[in-house]
Amino acid sequence: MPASLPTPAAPAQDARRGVLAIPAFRKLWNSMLFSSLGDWLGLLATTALAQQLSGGSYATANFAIAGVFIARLLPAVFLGPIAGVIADRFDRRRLMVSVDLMRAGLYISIPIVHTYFWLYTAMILVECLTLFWSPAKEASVPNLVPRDKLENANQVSLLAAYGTAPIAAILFSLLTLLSGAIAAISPLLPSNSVDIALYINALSFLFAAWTIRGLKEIPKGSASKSNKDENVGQSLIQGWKAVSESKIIRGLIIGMVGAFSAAGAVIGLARTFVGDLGGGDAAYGVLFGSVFTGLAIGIAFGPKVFAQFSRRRLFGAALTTSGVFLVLLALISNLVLSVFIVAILGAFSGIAWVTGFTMLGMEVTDDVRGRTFAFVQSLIRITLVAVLAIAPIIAATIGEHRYEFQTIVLNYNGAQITILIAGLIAVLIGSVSYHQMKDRPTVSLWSDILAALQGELGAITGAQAKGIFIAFEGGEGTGKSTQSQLLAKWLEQEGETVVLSREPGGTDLGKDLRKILLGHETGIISPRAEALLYAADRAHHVFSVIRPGLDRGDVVITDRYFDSSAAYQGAGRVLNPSEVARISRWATESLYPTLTILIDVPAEIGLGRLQSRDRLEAEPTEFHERVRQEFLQIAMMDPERYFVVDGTQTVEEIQTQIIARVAELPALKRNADEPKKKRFRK
Ligand SMILES: Nc1ncnc2c1ncn2[C@@H]1O[C@H](COP(=O)(O)OP(=O)(O)O)[C@@H](O)[C@H]1O
Ligand SMILES: Cc1cn([C@H]2C[C@H](O)[C@@H](COP(=O)(O)OP(=O)(O)O)O2)c(=O)[nH]c1=O
Repeated sequence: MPASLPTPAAPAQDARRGVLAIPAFRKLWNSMLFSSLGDWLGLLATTALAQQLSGGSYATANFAIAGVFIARLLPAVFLGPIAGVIADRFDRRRLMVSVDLMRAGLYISIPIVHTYFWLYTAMILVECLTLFWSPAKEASVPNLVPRDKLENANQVSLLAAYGTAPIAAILFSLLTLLSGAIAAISPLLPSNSVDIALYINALSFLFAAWTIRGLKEIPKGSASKSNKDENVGQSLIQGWKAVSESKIIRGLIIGMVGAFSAAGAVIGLARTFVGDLGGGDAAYGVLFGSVFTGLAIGIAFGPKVFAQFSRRRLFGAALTTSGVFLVLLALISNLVLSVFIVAILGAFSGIAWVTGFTMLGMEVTDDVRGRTFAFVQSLIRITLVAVLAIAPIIAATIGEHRYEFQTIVLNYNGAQITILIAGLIAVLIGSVSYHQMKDRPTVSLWSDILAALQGELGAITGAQAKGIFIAFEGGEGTGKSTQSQLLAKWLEQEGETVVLSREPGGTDLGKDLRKILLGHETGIISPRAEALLYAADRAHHVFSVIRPGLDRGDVVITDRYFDSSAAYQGAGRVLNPSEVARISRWATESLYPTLTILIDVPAEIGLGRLQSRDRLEAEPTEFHERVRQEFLQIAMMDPERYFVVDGTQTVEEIQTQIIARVAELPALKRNADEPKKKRFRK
């Protein structure tokens, strides 16, 4: 064994608890919690106010509500990047405190002035102020939290930002129900729930100002330089360059934009939709709350429930499902049912959202990750603005309709019909991205779902590695050793650093295991013990040879990898191949090869090429034929990652075909400066 083992970073498990234990960060977090709660309440109140001000006109109400959302999003699109740069010039603590005080003032003024003009002006001003507040906060967090806890700080910040939405919705509904009682306590108190919500919002900002004032831990003076000075246009162009060449990433982004358009349509139309069904502000609050509750449930539990499911499939499927529920929402004119439908819809969108972001993080290489995320975020903002502007216009144009079929009367209004259209679009986009990213075309979705529920499948997307990982698979005497050596030679000529290894026996420990596994003197090993011994060899091989090689950016070639276990111990020894595969996934932490080359030869021919036979080679021909069929089936399930070559050809013919396939791998040095379009062709 090598004297020192490489130490890949251990998964951080208990860090989340840690970050809130830091008193200064906890204070900041508390203030964020209150101001987001206030902010959501303010959003609900302002949209409700826009509807109140419309004086009952359907079209005006739709436009007015759209106006609120657009007013909130536009400043970010145009001012975002500049605000970050300006914010960096001021003392952060003072900036945050002043901004919070001003936001509180603006929110108090909205119900007092009580006009459309001031509602929008105030919203835009609040948003502009927030654009200065956020970068100042972002820049302060690293002062309060050690580096290794930053990611957790982000997680809990997100929790504060979005987790408060359902609470705000519940609060808003309660306020609507209790507003009469509140007014009865004293004539001095406001009687309108919208006004009360806005005052509470103002209070939450005052509280935040007070908390931050006491945060002496934030160093005085301006923040160090920020790298966010790209404007939206630039980040869009740069980001598109980075992502446009990969089919999977394209599918992902199309899907995420689709998800947000559908969500935008629901959010923008929710108030009028509720009104159409005879509900008021309280019902609006409940509906809004159930979307976010669903979202939170989807985000928190989706990945756990579907842990074994291919993420790529899950993403498209979840998106399509939310589209279907959107269609249902539009068709069923019942307020109570809507609340449930919207919660399920939210849950599936939440699943699509987390899997989308997780995959984006995995599929995109380190150097362009920041740019890609900036790109996706800009794209999402712009889509939201567009959808929030367009959806109500469509709804207003469609107007109110009443259909009578003999005794049945159906009322379908603009909001419902627009939601129906949004649902159909979501279904369409969901299935497009499902097909763009399908990773097992021959396996039906249902069998995939069933298998996932039984815990038999692995998520196809393991952690991203830097180098290229190629595995050779096939039966006995198929020419794996011959071809892997030839390929290694060719790659070295191409300027790659190559690590050529094999299983079993790619490590010192593995050599001993190989002796046990293949020596005739071992005698019979129980099939499960045999599977575990191969897995042990593999785990150590990945840990000490393959991973380190990939981390260095090398090309790692292995003669046999985990499909050998599924084929030999599974199909050959008649264990369940997917159970055996599960052990391998655990052993390798789901490290999948970039490309697996399967050399296929009828068992008899391969065995005929051997000089002498080891323990496994001595098995009867039927055993080896089962092994061969299993290999072929595995390869068929994922044609993008498997290359099957006919091993009965000459050594040279096989080599030519293998090289042609490997030469396409985008990460090869020789492809680095080639026109990018060709690189991701199937
Ligand atoms: N395409 C081929 N046609 C005929 N014989 C081959 C071919 N490829 C390899 N061989 C021979 O078959 C035997 C087994 O090849 P090897 O590369 O060791 O296979 P594996 O590693 O799959 O067991 C060797 O004697 C090799 O020379
Ligand atoms: C990697 C692996 C190999 N094996 C078997 C297949 C082979 O018979 C043997 C390894 O032999 P191998 O090194 O491939 O020898 P050869 O070069 O002669 O083909 O171990 C398994 O049964 N399960 C596994 O997971």
